[in-house]
Amino acid sequence: MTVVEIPGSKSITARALFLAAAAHGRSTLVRPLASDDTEAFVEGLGALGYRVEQGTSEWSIDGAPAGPPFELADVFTRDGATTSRFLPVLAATGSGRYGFDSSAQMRRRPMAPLTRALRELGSVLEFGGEGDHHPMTVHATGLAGGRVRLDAGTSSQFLTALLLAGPLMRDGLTVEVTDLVSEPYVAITTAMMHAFGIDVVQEGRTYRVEPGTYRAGRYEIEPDASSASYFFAAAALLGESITVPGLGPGVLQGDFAFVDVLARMGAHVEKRAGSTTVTGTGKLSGITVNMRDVSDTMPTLAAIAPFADGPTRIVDVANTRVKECDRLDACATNLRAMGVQVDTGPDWIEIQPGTPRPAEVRCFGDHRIAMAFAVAGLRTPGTTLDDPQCVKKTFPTFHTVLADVQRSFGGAGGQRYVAAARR
Ligand SMILES: O=C(O)C1=C[C@@H](OP(=O)(O)O)[C@@H](O)[C@H](O)C1
Ligand SMILES: C=C(OP(=O)(O)O)C(=O)O
Repeated sequence: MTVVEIPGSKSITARALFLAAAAHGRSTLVRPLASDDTEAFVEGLGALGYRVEQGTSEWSIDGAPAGPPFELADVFTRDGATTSRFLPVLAATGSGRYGFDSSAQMRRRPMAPLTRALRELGSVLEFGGEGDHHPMTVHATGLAGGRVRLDAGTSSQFLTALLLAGPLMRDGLTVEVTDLVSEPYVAITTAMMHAFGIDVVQEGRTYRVEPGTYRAGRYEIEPDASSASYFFAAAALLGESITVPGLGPGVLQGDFAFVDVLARMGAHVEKRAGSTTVTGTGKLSGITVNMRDVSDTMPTLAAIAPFADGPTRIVDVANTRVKECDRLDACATNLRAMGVQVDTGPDWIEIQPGTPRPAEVRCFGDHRIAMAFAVAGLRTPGTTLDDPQCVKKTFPTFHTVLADVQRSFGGAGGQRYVAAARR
């Protein structure tokens, strides 16, 4: 049995940084994720005037409940959608002029439902590019708050961003949500707001937050369940056993449910308080699965699907087309390059069983495509990635950890892991 330590959750780290910045007093985050996305968040907070001290396993933040300490800032949010969507809303609660820009990849990703709501709540926004995208400037005079309708059908992050800032709005916030994807991420948000002293009242699709002040504190961050999916999948694929400490029943992250998908395919899954073990049984069945709630793990499943004994159909994942890349097309392109038969539709992908051959995987600058196909590469020695370093967005040490895991399997799955070696 191999034990794999997974770095902290990106989603929890981003929320904890926001909550700590908005709280009264000094907070400490325990085992935060250090990666490109979360460094961008920290850098953004620094540009806005918050003080963040980064140790190796703990970060401390001095909160400022009245909005950003600086009145003038330019923030570059890189590729991270959490940073790009959460920080402009935090900035809008203050008073000043705050410019936001991001990478070419992030500039393309949707923002409009969020910026529309922000305007309705009292913010003046100016856009430098095409439509409601980065680059944008927030002319902040505090947010009046009130009631808004929100379409979160392309991203739950719009709702999370507004809820996090809700208590800082003069009249508090009521959001009527017309559509919602990735719902478990909203549960992470409300659970963490509660931990920082603010309750969200939910009635059906309406969320209400009263004005208030977050309470600073010490917050422990779970290992990242989406990052763990690659190692659980590797165990299922290779007939090995992998234990991830820190993930078990009761965790905040919805993506932990990926282990249930593997169980449906035939893997043995043992969940204990504080750790989970997945053991491959040599049998991998094709399944039909709705991944609307856990869509960051769609590429993980797509990449191992051809090794199953029947077709795998993943449905209701339209919003994976507006992530770091169009993930349905990226998965189909790479699987076809490996000789696998694949069909896609607007919100689904169907993968036929086959005998994949090694190929050079096109990552499209997307960490999840790189990591998912690195796992498939364990069964197709000779597989390479065109951009192995893009994993730094959420998991900078991924290739080292995967190589160590393969070594611990004693060569199971063929030759030593080489996916990262090409460039
Ligand atoms: O709130 C969050 O931390 C996230 C929400 C999800 O995005 P969408 O709501 O856009 O699907 C997820 O894909 C992303 O990696 C992180
Ligand atoms: C979609 C992702 O990230 P984000 O939307 O936070 O950029 C992801 O990590 O898979």
